[in-house]
Amino acid sequence: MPSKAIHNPKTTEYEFLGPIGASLMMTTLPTLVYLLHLGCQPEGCPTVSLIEQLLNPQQLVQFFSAENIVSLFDLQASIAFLGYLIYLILAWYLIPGRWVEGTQLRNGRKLKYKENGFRSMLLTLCIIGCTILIKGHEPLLFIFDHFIGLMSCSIIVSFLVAIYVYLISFQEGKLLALGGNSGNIIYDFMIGRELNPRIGNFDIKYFVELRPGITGWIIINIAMAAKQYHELGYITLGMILVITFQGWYCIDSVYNEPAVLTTMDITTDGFGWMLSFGNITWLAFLYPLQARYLALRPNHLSWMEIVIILSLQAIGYGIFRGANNEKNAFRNNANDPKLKYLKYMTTESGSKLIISSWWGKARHINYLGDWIMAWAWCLPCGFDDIFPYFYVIYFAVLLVHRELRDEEKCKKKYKKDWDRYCNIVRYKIIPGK
Ligand SMILES: NC(=O)C1=CN([C@@H]2O[C@H](COP(=O)(O)OP(=O)(O)OC[C@H]3O[C@@H](n4cnc5c(N)ncnc54)[C@H](OP(=O)(O)O)[C@@H]3O)[C@@H](O)[C@H]2O)C=CC1
Ligand SMILES: CC(C)=CCC[C@@H](C)[C@H]1CC=C2C3=C(CC[C@@]21C)[C@@]1(C)CC[C@H](O)C(C)(C)[C@@H]1CC3
Repeated sequence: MPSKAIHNPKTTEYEFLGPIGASLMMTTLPTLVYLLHLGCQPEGCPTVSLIEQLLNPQQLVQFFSAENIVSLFDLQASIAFLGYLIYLILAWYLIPGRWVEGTQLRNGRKLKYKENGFRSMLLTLCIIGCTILIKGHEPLLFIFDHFIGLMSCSIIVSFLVAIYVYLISFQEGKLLALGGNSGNIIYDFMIGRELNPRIGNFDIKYFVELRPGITGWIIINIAMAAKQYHELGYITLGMILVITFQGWYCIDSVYNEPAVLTTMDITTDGFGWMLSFGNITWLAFLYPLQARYLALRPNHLSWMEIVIILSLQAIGYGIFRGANNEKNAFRNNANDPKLKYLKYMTTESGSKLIISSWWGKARHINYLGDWIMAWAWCLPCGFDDIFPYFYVIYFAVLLVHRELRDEEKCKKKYKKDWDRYCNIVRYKIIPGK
């Protein structure tokens, strides 16, 4: 496909409340990941002592003292985390995989991506399985014991990666994201300036999106189950459900690796601090919150609760995967005879929009499936504490906001065709609402 000349228009509208919102995100979100972990202990989530410290100005100053901040760093944990990243990069290089094409960029080109995420995940799971068989669960306790140190190192790495991609985005010939070229350093750094930063054929955004966070999430969940086993001598059913559901979600995302190529993160958003921190720290260390909670405060489930939780997971997953696969297959080849059952509308932009099946029910029906699954992951924690429900609350906000951002993008792309589409598919996320 011949390249068109690169045109990088200036971004004229801010999202996330512009530079002020970007600065707030970059300071409060790392603080929040610490608070959510430091504040959830065997004696309660949140612990009374944390609330007292945060509400008392003198104790608050002490809380953020240099001594306390230094104690967040841990050399052994940092070496382990960097070793983990190097292992994942080597796995990407060394494990064979098919090269698949991404969607067409606005310069007319299509990039190629190596698809070996599933194999890399299997290798990681084999290494963990063999370690448990040979040495038992104890080596995994390192992760629980050095949790804060690992998290601190991940935060530093996420900032360094974001600084690197921001700097290289100024090299000549780079295709910038339409939303990340405002000229404001703080905003562009946070939202992501370059669309597809690469080192040779190593695509940094694609790698970060599906490797360190997703793999880290699964490893930390297994480590939390090991911690529970260490404390109780057995693993509760609630813990088994949480790590199975979330493990399934992670393995499923790498099994369907090419489907990520049609998500908003890859097609539209630049790669900056938000996706770097979002994947390397937020996803890896915050998404295992329910497993960490259950390791500290085990909960026992009734049969009725188990049936409800299993049903929510099955319904949510069916919608999520069904919708995502349908759109991905359609975007890859709308003329595929297997997709003959789909009705679609043509648009002046050249792209077609599905108007039947999952995509005829609501414009982001896939978000609904994902959110239903989120409930199945939190309910095993019971109702004693609010902390494990952080995920369903945060995720609702993220998905509603994401829906607004995607509508904005589609309105710009499809213009009056988008209004026509909205008249056919009337609902946003929940059919009938
Ligand atoms: N667990 C987590 O923390 C998170 C999970 N997710 C999940 O990631 C998945 C992907 O999300 P996201 O990328 O936001 O959104 P979508 O997968 O819904 O992708 C949106 C894009 O799809 C295309 N599209 C929209 N409607 C149609 C249609 N009717 N027919 C064909 N194409 C259409 C448009 O792009 P175009 O027309 O330009 O091709 C649109 O910009 C979701 O399932 C979401 O739940 C997302 C965020 C966080
Ligand atoms: C608060 C903050 C910094 C938010 C960043 C948001 C990120 C955590 C999420 C943005 C989009 C994501 C996706 C997934 C994980 C969370 C982030 C990175 C995803 C990789 C999860 C697995 C799915 O199967 C998926 C591949 C569809 C999905 C893609 C979007």
